[in-house]
Amino acid sequence: MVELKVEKASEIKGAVKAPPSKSYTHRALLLACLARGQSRLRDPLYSADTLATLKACQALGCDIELEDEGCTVQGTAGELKTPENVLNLENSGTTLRFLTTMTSLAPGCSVLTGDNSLRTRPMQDLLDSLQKLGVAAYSTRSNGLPPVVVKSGFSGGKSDIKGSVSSQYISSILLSAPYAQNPVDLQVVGAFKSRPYVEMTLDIMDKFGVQCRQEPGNKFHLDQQTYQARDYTIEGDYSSASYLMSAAAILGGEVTVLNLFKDSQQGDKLILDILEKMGASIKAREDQVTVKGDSPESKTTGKITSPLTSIDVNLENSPDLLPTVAALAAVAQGTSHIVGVEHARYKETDRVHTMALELSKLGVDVTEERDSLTITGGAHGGVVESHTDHRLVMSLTLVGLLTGEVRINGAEAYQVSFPNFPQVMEDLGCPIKII
Ligand SMILES: O=C(O)C1=C[C@@H](OP(=O)(O)O)[C@@H](O)[C@H](O)C1
Ligand SMILES: C=C(OP(=O)(O)O)C(=O)O
Repeated sequence: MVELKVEKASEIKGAVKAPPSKSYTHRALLLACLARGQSRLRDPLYSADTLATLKACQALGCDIELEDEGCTVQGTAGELKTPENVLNLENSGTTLRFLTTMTSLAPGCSVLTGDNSLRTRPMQDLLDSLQKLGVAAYSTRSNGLPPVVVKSGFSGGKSDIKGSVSSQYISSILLSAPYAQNPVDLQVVGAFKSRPYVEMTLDIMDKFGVQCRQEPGNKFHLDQQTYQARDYTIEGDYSSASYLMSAAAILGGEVTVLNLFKDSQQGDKLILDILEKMGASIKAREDQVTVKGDSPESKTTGKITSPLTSIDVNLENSPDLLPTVAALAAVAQGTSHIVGVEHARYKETDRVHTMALELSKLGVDVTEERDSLTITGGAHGGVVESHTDHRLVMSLTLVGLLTGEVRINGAEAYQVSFPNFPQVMEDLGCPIKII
């Protein structure tokens, strides 16, 4: 197990490129695999999660050639193969959910499983919705959790799906629906959380030549269509960039993050408003963002805060920002309320709980409720656990940069979404060491 040692940093400065978007990389790989013709994907993210998607596409018969700056994908036009083995999707919830519908397009049976964390990710709502569309998809356990078995066949028709646990269920059905035997009508019932991710799905489906009709009442209609191969460039990731921008806001100095687009569909763009409301200065240009923060006052004893002020924020559409915003709140002046985050309990870990637990080890006053965290700024150094959750590693690093003397056990998890995280942080002048 790797340990990350974080020392106190002074002002940081520099320009770095945001890693490519994890969400768009998963989607681009799947659509290039389902498309007719040869696609070229430029600047995809190669991280543990997206490699799980890439390997799953290969197991389904797709030819993918990796190159330095991207990859070439020979599309299958939806003619997939039966995987020779169980699909081990490791830690990637997105891959698990998206592949559950897609494997119904392959002949035979597919079995989808993953690591200890992935086998706790809820699936039942997706399985129920798929059964109404003529897909035989079951949990091998009695609790709706992976492993999941999917049999060949996707008739299509009408179905509904709960939108309160994961938008990935909705994206999963939409992405493969053009290849169902009949048109698909899907209605989202109840709360519709993480909605921007569905907009990202529709955005890239359109880029690969498939149109979905949205109707009032959260209804989606898809006719049978075939994806067309494309030359597609993956944009930068606002969730990963949130750690870089937050470091500048907490420590002072000026950081420019390149490859972040102003017109992006990513809901995690919300980090710009959050940092601005907390007191950082933000300049968003067409394809880059500059964040300036004031220097923290130097204190040598007790709990430490940055010049940032507290925030009240609803993260219903941006659950992946929960760890980042909790870390910002942990070093801000005053008490912050983060609401709308119950669905963050169904991620790699129950992040409402694991963030509360780990921040309290650093002396932070945190109150956990089902759907919210209340956090009063003021932290000190200490030893914390990642619970094998990449976003815990990167967000707890932020606290350590201000307090100094933070050690994070199980730090290798950052490789799930941001494989060069330590290097990029060091390039900006953050003293972190992998032990
Ligand atoms: O569709 C996607 O790419 C994602 C959707 C979100 O999940 P939920 O819809 O389960 O909130 C997000 O947390 C995840 O990291 C990526
Ligand atoms: C929840 C996440 O990803 P996934 O659902 O793909 O595991 C994440 O990246 O924070």
